[in-house]
Parts: sequence; structure tokens; C-alpha cells
Amino acid sequence: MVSLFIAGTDTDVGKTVVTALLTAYFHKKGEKVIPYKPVQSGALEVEGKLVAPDIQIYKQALPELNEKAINTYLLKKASSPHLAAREENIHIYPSVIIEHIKLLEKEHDIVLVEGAGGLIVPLSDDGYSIIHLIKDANIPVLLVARAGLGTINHTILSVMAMREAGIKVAGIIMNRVTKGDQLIEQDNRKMIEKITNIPVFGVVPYIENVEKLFQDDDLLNEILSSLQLKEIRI
Ligand SMILES: Nc1ncnc2c1ncn2[C@@H]1O[C@H](COP(=O)(O)OP(=O)(O)OP(=O)(O)O)[C@@H](O)[C@H]1O
Ligand SMILES: C[C@H](N)[C@H](N)CCCCCC(=O)O
Ligand SMILES: [Mg+2]
Repeated sequence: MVSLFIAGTDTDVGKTVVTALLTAYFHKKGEKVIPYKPVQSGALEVEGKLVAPDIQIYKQALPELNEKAINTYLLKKASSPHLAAREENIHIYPSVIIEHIKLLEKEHDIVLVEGAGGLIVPLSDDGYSIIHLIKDANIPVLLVARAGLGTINHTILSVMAMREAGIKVAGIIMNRVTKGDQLIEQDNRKMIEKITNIPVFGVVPYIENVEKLFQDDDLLNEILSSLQLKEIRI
């Protein structure tokens, strides 16, 4: 039915953790939700097989996920997808990804599409990037941003780029990937909301052991209830 693109201000900001949290949230609400990682670079080798690291986290939130249905391009090099694809003589076709999103939309209430890195991350040598894919797929964005020092610039630049591209930004979720100065983090949230006029739905706390998060229902429910996810309008 509907899709939400989980974009980030950078790589390693927590798009996967937020996608998995949203998967758990919508599943608990009884929605038929599916996360989709169209392009995964930095594939992991597990028992001689290449697997997508992000999907391993999704499966902690929703164990019954079929990996083949939620990843289209699986690339070895832990780099920008355009380089990883070039290294393997693979071409990433946006049309293939968009078609797959439409197929998933037919079978689910909500599709959560995770990007790769930040917004201006090329998928091919011609510079076609994640932001172009979002525009062509015509999907609203939930932007994931670090909570700490440096995020004001990254987040507002990302919002400016999406606005210039005519992309709808549904909201922002900030993420404590590190334990930083709380005064800075609280002020970051206020300044970002004030300057962008986009709601920050909440701040994901620093999680001591992400691997165990989805087995700890109390912690999971505590984090989910601390985020104003009911405010997300798709
Ligand atoms: N709130 C948090 N507390 C502690 N660690 C976190 C938190 N959020 C993310 N991490 C850790 O930070 C790293 C990067 O997170 P994640 O993989 O979600 O980033 P990403 O934006 O999806 O990266 P990519 O661009 O590779 O997809 C991971 O090791 C993850 O476990
Ligand atoms: C390998 C990494 N974990 C991501 N999958 C891809 C990040 C691409 C970042 C490109 C860039 O901004 O320089
Ligand atoms: Mg990720």
C-alpha cells in the first residue's frame, strides 16, 4: 500500500536500527510491514555465503523475513554502491528497484525502504544517486540523523537537498550512536526543528547491545514508546 524511505544524513547514522525499530513498531500494531534494502554494499560472508548485514538486523525484529525478497543488489566492497558495483561489473537499475517497491506495496500495508549511506551517494558512475531514486520512486522520507555535535549542518543540508529535489520529508528521527553531551543534543533537536520546520519524532537512546535489542521486549517497548511514531503521516 504505502512506502516510507528511510534516508540518512550519512552512513552509520542508524538507518538500519531505525528501520528495524519501525518494523517492530508496525508489526506490533498488526500492520503487514516489510523492510527492503535495495542496495547493500559491504556484504558479509557467512558460512561461504554472501549476506546483507542490514537484513540480519531486520530479521532480529521480524525473524520470518525472506532475505531474497528484501534485497536486490548485494555488493562485496564496503564502499559507495557505484564503486562496489563497478568492481563487480554490475549495473544498478533504478527501474528494477522501483518495480520491486511497487510489488512489495501490493502485498504489504507498509514498505520501509532503506537507503545506502547518505542522500548524495551514487548508485552508478553517471552520478545517479540515492536522492534521485527517492524522487523517481516518489516516496516520502524519514530522515535519520545523529543526535550529537555536527548533526545540525548534516541534517539541514540533507533537508535542503530533498526540498530542492521536491521530495516530501515526513519527519526526522535522531539517534544517539554515541553517548555525547546531552545539552548539545537537546539543543540540536530544537534548532533542527526550528530551522527546518520538520518534526523530530524522537531520539533513539544509546543502546549498549544492539544485537540483543529485539530479544529484550521491555527495552524495545521503552524505546518505541519514547518515539512519537504515531505522528508519522505517510
Ligand atoms: N542508538 C544506538 N546505540 C548504539 N549503537 C548504535 C545505535 N544506532 C546504531 N548503532 C550502531 O552503529 C552502527 C551503524 O548503525 P546502522 O548500521 O544502523 O547505520 P546505517 O545508517 O544503517 O549504515 P549504512 O549506511 O551502512 O546502512 C551499527 O554498528 C549499529 O549497531
Ligand atoms: C559501506 C557502508 N556501510 C554503506 N553501505 C555505504 C556507504 C556509502 C557512503 C558513500 C559516501 O558518502 O562517501
Ligand atoms: Mg544500514
